[in-house]
Amino acid sequence: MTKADETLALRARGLVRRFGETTAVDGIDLDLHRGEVMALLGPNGAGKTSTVEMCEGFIAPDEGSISIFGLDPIANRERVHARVGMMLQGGGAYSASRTEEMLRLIASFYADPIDVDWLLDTLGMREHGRTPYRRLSGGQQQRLSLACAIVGKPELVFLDEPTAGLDAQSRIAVWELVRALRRDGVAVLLTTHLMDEAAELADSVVIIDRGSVVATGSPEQISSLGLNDGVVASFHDDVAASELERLADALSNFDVRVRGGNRANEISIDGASSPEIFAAACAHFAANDMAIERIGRHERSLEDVFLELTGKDLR
Ligand SMILES: Nc1ncnc2c1ncn2[C@@H]1O[C@H](COP(=O)(O)OP(=O)(O)OP(=O)(O)O)[C@@H](O)[C@H]1O
Repeated sequence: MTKADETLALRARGLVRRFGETTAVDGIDLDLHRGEVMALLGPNGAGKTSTVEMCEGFIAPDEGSISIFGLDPIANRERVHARVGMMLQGGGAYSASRTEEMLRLIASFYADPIDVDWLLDTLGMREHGRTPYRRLSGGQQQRLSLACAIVGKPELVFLDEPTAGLDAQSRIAVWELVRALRRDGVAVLLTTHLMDEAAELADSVVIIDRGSVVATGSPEQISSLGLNDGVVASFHDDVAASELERLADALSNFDVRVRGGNRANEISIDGASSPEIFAAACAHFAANDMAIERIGRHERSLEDVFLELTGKDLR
């Protein structure tokens, strides 16, 4: 076993999963190390949940292999699950039990659980300690599911949209908890629809579309994918093709390419971003009565790259 293998919490190779005619997952590879947070991002139906469920050992891949701490999660389900935490959606058999009671019961299954009082306080659940699960709000149930997933001090945690439906304060509490897990050397695989969540938390981001990985790297690496120098301007109104042509004519002395931006109200000028180009472009916009909302150098967020790669908005 190499050093890299020792720190590896999860390795997936060539994962394929079909449902009838649909190939939900089409050859995905993942490597997640201890103390690393990996975010799976993708539009609806991209194959995130199917990927996670295979890694959790709940559904079998049609092709490919998964190793969790060197073990196959289906053949060694009990041994794997003793070291892995996962958020369960819905209360299931626990729906009548009270928050604190449920957490203490789950903690009692483990030799060295996280302090339940600390967890209740950290997740802002103290005042709901005696509330039955089914009476908790959606956001409270979500936080309790997270607490249940981590109370056993797992070495690897799967979090499926951990902050979906949470208010801003609770979201920050969950982010803090994920950061604390990471500091403790826990490997975290999370799915999210929130770019800021991925950018805030993840060491590595894997963008999935139609069952395949379309980009992978740190949030910074992904944001700079294919980035070239240039200017991007956004306008109050959507930009017509004729306006793009007129601007291209106005800038024909410069070595740039004019195209529509990621959004209908944007123009991208690719190639250079000198003061002369800003001046010429702004003079053209003023002469043509184009109300500029914002103009600046090319700078892309994770969300822009996602849009370019998948052609879809995250939400
Ligand atoms: N049990 C199933 N039976 C049939 N088709 C399924 C099943 N589970 C998933 N699929 C299909 O597989 C594809 C991938 O679904 P999956 O739930 O993995 O995507 P996702 O990225 O998690 O989407 P979302 O963000 O909407 O949760 C979709 O086309 C979905 O309809």
